[in-house]
Amino acid sequence: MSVNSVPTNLISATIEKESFYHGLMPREDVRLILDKNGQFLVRMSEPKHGEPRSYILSVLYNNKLDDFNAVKHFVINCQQKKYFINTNVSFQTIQDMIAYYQKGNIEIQDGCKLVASVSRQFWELDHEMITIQAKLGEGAFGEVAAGTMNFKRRGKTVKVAVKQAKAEKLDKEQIKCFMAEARTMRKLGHQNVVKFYGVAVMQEPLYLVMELVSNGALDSYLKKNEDLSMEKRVEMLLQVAWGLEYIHGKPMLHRDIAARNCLYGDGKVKISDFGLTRNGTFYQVKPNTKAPIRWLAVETIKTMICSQKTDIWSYGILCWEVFNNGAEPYPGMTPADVAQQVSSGYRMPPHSLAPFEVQTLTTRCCAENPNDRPTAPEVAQILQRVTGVHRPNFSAIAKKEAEELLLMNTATMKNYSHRRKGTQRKPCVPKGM
Ligand SMILES: Nc1ncnc2c1ncn2[C@@H]1O[C@H](COP(=O)(O)OP(=O)(O)OP(=O)(O)O)[C@@H](O)[C@H]1O
Repeated sequence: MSVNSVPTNLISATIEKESFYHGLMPREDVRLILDKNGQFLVRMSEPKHGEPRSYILSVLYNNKLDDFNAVKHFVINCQQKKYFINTNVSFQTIQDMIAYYQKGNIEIQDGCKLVASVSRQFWELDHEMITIQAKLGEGAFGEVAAGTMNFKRRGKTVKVAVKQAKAEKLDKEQIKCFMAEARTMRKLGHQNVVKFYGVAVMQEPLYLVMELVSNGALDSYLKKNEDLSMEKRVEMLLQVAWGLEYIHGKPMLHRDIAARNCLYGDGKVKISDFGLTRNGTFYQVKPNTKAPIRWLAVETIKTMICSQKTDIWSYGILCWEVFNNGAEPYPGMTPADVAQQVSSGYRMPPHSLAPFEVQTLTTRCCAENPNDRPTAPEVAQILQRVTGVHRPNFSAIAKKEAEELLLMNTATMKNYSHRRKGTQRKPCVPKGM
């Protein structure tokens, strides 16, 4: 947190050094990392419009079957440089307060007690690990920049892309969206999905850190490389199909498949931009939500319903983009024209130079009836056959990458040593992966 943005009566100079302090982590993430009754952490509340921030003590209490409400969030008050939750007893520091309740086995409220603190997870990065370099683009939350991340443990440096969010410029809802995107990315590991390294939420701006994909957004790459062969284009589509097959297998809906949301580098296309992604296989969009009309399936335009088959429709539009050098779909039409034309049955014709099977596939992806559209595995199978490209062992590749990442990350190892004092350090995949 930038010190200026925290109410001056509340600044705790030492709390950031504590492994149980998790910065601006929202309550949705807290629920995922506390799993035993009495486990706790301290965090900073996101500001609601105009409200001051405060430290929060979050404790898992009376947990039954992953009940979201099982976490109690106690506001840590501060008056005259003394911290307190209950007015009858106050402390010089938050650490003193925690020691009082934990070591004394004293109930905070309604039977809630502190048993064990939970340290920062391996995906909670330190800002010091990251060096920001050139600007890559502008995102919904702020700038996206290229940079490097230094894993202290192995001295290894990797190139990264960093989405930055200035919490003082964002409202509570936007911070929630930023962290929700990170939460989604944490669950994914596939060669055709952009790799997630973690979030840095101890200071502002908040960072979402992912691998740097060398050629950037696929739409720009296609615009700059009009001489790409048809074979190469079909191979790119196969890679997106592999990524989408993986996402649907979770199961999740991406809800924003488009060339602008794919990245291209080192011969691989990677699906990116998980801001609209939802868990499950079905999602009803709330009324008056902004939507990428040119990529929307006919039933989404009419009823705002999203399913795996609406992702497949968007994939069909992506096929059009890939064969048309990243041009904007439905050229010459306004978004209102697109909605009206698509609802009346109009479809863009597939590119005449694309292989015949791919033309048929593209048409099927945008079939009126969602049941007539192929599934992502079916798309992948067809394109594997057309290209003759063999299917890699995705889970073995992802497992190896996840293990390498865990070994490199200092924060992770700090966590293990904290939790497994006196025992041999062994990497394992923590919760939330
Ligand atoms: N991992 C990455 N590697 C290389 N370039 C990237 C990466 N992520 C993003 N970029 C670049 O930054 C630009 C903006 O990123 P992005 O579109 O993901 O931001 P965003 O916040 O998701 O925006 P929006 O939600 O409005 O699409 C992209 O168009 C791309 O050029």
